[in-house]
Amino acid sequence: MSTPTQINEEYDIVIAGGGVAGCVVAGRLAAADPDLRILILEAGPPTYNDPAHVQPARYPSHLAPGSRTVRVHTSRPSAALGGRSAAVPCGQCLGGGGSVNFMMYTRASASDYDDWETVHENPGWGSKDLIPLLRMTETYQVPGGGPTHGTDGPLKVSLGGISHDFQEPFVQVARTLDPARAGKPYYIDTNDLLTINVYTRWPRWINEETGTRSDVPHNLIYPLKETRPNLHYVTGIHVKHVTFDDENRATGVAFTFNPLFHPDGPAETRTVRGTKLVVISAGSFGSPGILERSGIGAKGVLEGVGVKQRVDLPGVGENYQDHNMLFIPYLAADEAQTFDAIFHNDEGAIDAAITEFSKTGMDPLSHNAVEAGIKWRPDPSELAKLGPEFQEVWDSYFVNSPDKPVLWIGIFSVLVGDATLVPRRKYFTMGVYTEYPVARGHVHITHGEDVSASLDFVPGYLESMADVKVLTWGYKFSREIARRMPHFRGEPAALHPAFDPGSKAAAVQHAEGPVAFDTPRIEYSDEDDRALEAYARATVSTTWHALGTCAMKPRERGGVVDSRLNVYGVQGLKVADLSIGPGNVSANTYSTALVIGEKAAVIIAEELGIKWRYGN
Ligand SMILES: Cc1cc2nc3c(=O)[nH]c(=O)nc-3n(C[C@H](O)[C@H](O)[C@H](O)COP(=O)(O)OP(=O)(O)OC[C@H]3O[C@@H](n4cnc5c(N)ncnc54)[C@H](O)[C@@H]3O)c2cc1C
Repeated sequence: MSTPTQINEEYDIVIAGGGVAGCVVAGRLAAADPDLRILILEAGPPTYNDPAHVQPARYPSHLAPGSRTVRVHTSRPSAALGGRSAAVPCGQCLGGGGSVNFMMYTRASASDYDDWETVHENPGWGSKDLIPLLRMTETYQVPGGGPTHGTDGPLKVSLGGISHDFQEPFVQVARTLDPARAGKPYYIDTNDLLTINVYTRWPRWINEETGTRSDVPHNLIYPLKETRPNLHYVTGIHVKHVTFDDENRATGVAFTFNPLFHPDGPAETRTVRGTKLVVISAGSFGSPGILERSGIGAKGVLEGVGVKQRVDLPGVGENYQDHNMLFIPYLAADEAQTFDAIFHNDEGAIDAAITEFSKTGMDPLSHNAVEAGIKWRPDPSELAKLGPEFQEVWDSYFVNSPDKPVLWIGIFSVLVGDATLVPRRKYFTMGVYTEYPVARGHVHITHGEDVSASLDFVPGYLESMADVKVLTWGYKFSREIARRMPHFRGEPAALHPAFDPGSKAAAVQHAEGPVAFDTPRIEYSDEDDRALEAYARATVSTTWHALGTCAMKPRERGGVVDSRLNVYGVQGLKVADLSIGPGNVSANTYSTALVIGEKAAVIIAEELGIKWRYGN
């Protein structure tokens, strides 16, 4: 493998962006064909054996102010967000989001991928085609894994090293409160692509044998150091645009050194050739930008930044999707085991954890504080309460897909929220996210040359009332679970809706313990509902699941790539990352980014005539 800035003139395959999917493509192809010369150009730094990437519980450091392992994209201010801008951090390092993420192991519904195949007209992308690839990616170390799970893949999935005081109690409380969804075993698998509506513990992308994060570089790239000298990765590189010959065939990329990581690097733009293929894999924010700087996109966008149009492809940068998330914190008992000290950089707690980690490779750093949850789908009476705005969405999207949940609801054994607004103590947090938000957004470049320039970004969060209704329902529903949790000690008013102090819904700031199970559910007046909606608009957050901005669908329907991942209108150029997702998935998106990488590797291997046995 190359040293950080040594780049040859030519490779067989140049991969622009070394995130999840890019590293899967590179690692799989390099392993399959030792003669294939592959170059990954990645904007961020390397990650090899860096504790911030390897030790799971250190992940909040990537989101701290000043972090260089994520790039934060700030949206236009939006009335739907109470006038504020949304900030969406994306992974910026070798491994991309997979090396900084929360490691929640969640898989899509089978019908999500089946929709990719049928609704969006992509043969070969249905669940029956992707399940063998999902299996190939993972080793499922959780007891009781069914046939959709892998047994010998490179990325390990486990329950992590420690179970905190919120995992079993959440499941027990929720099942007692909601008996209609109880009756299934506590350890039931809700990540088999079909099972939903069960409260259960939540697995993690953590190797239970080593206690380390299951990211792609440490499992598919770094291990090839000795055996695959033809696999090169170079970090701290901004890919500006793709280069083409006269027949619109991609010949390579033009790049600059990212000044953040090479402050003394050369300023001029350089090029490198990819003689067989160029693969753009820069994520849902980066990939449309590379296409637009290459002259592939909507006329108006390109004219606005002075880029000459090569291909008229108005779908580039459109169709932006994410999940909309609320984090709702609660006070926890002093004796509860939580991650607050570690997450908020209490040196004593971290030192103790590191000592433990170095001795055992496990507790308590081999955990992500995401304890348990449910992929929640309403019954008829709940559906009625979600109101007419959502009913329309239900009728058109959900009703015939019984594997599609509407919300994810779960529990974190830590404060997730603005720590400056509340005292230092122990917390737990309920998280709720909308699985298929209705509203769409976009991301476009604002500068024709400068890769660091901010983007024209509209996330679409809460622009549809149906999305507001679902999310605010999630607040109410999860609050009933939270206040019955054994370690519940109150509701920090600063991080809850501004209900009138005289309202029945007003935050209970301090409690001696949980409320009794038969306590009536909180009633919300119209005024309370308005306060709750304002809260949702003021606090709704990204779930870090950006998707869809180079959608794989027919060109005439706004598609950017075909089902072989080829960019329309040119040759020798593919996009392979989460940006190709034509429709949303009911899951945290690492698993889907991985399977896109796997599928891309299969397609490329087929086209290059590389013999490779895949699928277990
Ligand atoms: C903070 C955070 C928490 C998350 N938590 C979870 C979770 O718990 N579970 C889960 O399933 N999913 C989670 N995700 C989502 C998951 O990690 C992403 O969906 C996944 O990383 C997307 O993969 P990708 O290959 O599409 O892009 P990425 O992994 O984002 O990779 C794109 C890469 O391209 C690089 N790049 C961009 N532009 C350029 C350019 N011009 N030149 C060179 N390189 C460029 C970027 O630096 C990046 O490394 C999280 C993501 C984040 C950011």
